[in-house]
Amino acid sequence: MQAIQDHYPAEFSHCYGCGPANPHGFHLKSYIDGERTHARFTPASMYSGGYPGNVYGGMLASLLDCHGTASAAAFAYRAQSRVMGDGGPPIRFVTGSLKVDYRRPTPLGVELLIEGTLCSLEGRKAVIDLTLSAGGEVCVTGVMVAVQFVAKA
Ligand SMILES: CCCCCCCCCCCC(=O)SCCNC(=O)CCNC(=O)[C@H](O)C(C)(C)COP(=O)(O)OP(=O)(O)OC[C@H]1O[C@@H](n2cnc3c(N)ncnc32)[C@H](O)[C@@H]1OP(=O)(O)O
Repeated sequence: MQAIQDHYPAEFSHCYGCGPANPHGFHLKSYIDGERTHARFTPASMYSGGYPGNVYGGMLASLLDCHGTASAAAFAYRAQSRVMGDGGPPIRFVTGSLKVDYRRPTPLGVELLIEGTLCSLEGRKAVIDLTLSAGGEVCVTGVMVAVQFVAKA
């Protein structure tokens, strides 16, 4: 199954968090399944935060960042009854704002599940609710305002 990010045009596939063409990045892969999007990621020990054995908050925010924009794109395609990679103009979103709530420490060495749901989609603006869980426990929640990218002439 192809990830949402696998459909990013080559010139936009260098994102540090999710760009398939960035050799140094995280290569986050997001998928849409029904009303929810999901991605899985296990941070290496180098992403330790201040608490021993727990993940650095900036890393967690970046996972929500990339998953949120991918989710917005996937929900927008669906709203337009389009399929990614259909040959039409690509629909891509960038982060306008991202609010992150760290609800409990996130353990290192555990596969993290990042999920997104669509809260609203109006004009160029999508609001995405995000959660990040470890071992079935929600550690981080977030709300993203994603704005559809329009190339300036
Ligand atoms: C092909 C590409 C692939 C791109 C593929 C990329 C995929 C990887 C992305 C990874 C995630 C990132 O790291 S993205 C990188 C971090 N983010 C950025 O660098 C974005 C920097 N900011 C910008 O470029 C700009 O401010 C934009 C694009 C967000 C908005 O500018 P604009 O295009 O002039 O649009 P503007 O008229 O201001 O806003 C449009 C609508 O969005 C709302 N809006 C705008 N910003 C915000 C905001 N912060 N919070 C709430 N709402 C906002 C406005 O009120 C308006 O709503 P209404 O009046 O219509 O209701």
